[in-house]
Amino acid sequence: MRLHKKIEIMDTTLRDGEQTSGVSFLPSEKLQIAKLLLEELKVDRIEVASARVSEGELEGVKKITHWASEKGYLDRVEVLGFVDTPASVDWLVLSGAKVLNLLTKGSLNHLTYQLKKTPEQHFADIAKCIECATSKGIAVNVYLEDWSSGMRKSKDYTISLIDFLVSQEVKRIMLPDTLGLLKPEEVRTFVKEVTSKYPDIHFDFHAHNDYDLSVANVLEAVNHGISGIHSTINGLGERAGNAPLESIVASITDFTDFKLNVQENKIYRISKLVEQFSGLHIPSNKPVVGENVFTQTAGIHADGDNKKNLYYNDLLPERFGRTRKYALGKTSGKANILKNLMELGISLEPEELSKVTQKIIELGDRKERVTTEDLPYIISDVLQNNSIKKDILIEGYHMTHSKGLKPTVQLRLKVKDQFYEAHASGNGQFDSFMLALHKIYKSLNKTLPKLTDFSVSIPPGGKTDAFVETVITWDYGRIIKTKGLDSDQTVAAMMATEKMLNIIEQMNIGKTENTNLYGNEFSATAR
Ligand SMILES: CC(C)C(=O)C(=O)O
Repeated sequence: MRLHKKIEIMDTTLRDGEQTSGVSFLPSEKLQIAKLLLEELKVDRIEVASARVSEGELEGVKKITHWASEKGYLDRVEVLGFVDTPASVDWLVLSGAKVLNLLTKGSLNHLTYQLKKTPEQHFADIAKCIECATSKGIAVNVYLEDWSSGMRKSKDYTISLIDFLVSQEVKRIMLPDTLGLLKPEEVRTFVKEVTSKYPDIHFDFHAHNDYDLSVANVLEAVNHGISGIHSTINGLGERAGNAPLESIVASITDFTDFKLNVQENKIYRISKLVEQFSGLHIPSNKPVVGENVFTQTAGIHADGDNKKNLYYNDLLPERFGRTRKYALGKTSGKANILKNLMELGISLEPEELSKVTQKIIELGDRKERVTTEDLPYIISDVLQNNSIKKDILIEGYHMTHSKGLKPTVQLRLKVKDQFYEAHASGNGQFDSFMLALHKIYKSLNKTLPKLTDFSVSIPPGGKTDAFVETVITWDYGRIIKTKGLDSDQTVAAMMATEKMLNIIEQMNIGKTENTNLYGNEFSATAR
């Protein structure tokens, strides 16, 4: 029987990930991410900082080690340090960390031109540092910085460093492709060379993504004797980033026999949190975590999904806590529209469906984005009926925007033939509008959804009178996306909000009448 080895995942979002240009986490953000990584996602180890960086960094590590010590996780929290005895070790002691990831020079080039030392001097300095750390109860893993160039251009030196480290009190030897320059076949050769020489030593591989080959390289590394892989959430990291955790987990799980402790269904949540804290938007086509990667756009795919799951693959969205979506646009066709109608609980006659399909194609041709929540409005428009009741109307508003004063909004709202007014002042006109709306809803004992995303786009060309499209994402138990179009950005956002108000009103009627999402009234007239 073949025993399937477990591969350790060491996540370095909080150290190498923070080396992404423009990214800096607050100590409290670091703690939140660390908790999710270790407790929910269940990565084996995390690297949380570099020693001696700053006071803020020390505070962040202290927060994490304090929490980790209460949980018994201290041996899973690591800090990168330098061959500078005793400075880095002292910093670790102060921070409460118990594992030092010691940065040594893995290529002769780096050693000669950066440290300006001989191999003998460097080995002696490393031995002193390891001795200092272990005497203070700190375990040591060792990085061979620029290992990949070392294996290419100064192999004798690089292998002699590994020979030396094997004789030291070192837990793991970590092999970085520091510049992300390796090809998969080189990873195979170099990793095999090292792991076959020392089959009992734990080696980690640390990939960078400069040629977009980090995931392919990770697969080669695990298939040739590597025991641990370094990754970052959303592929953050120096330059083009590190190997993205989400992609390597999916690939190792689906393409190898190795096991992982990572809980796939927690990936999306932590990816969104890191997106928020890092301020770096996840590209919509980023595998596993991108907004659109589980959205079928071509109608032929939705049709095939209905007929014997013809477009099935193992990368199911549910594995990662997500669901499949069917986009609406000029290539979507009837099958996609039917899938969306099903989600909304609406049925249409074939002739009506054809008209709606035609309208969506026309909108797509004009480059307009159509969301699931736009469908009832399109249906209403196409079928020329008033089946979407506009129970709630923004009847009027007065907005101010002046230098040196906070913006204000006076809002008049019509809710089922009754009029309500409120006044509010906030951080910007839309914020003021939302505050006024909250006041009215509070007086009506109604709740509003949480706004979770707000995107604004204008057509290319930079005309100041161009239409602005605002798409707002709301969380009301289920996710609702609404869109407003106007030459004024605030008005576009208010129109999107008015749509949302009518949708949730209909949802609530639907709920109380125990019918589908839009209630009997809508489906009866639309059918
Ligand atoms: C600092 C080191 C360990 C690194 O991130 C690299 O070599 O890629």
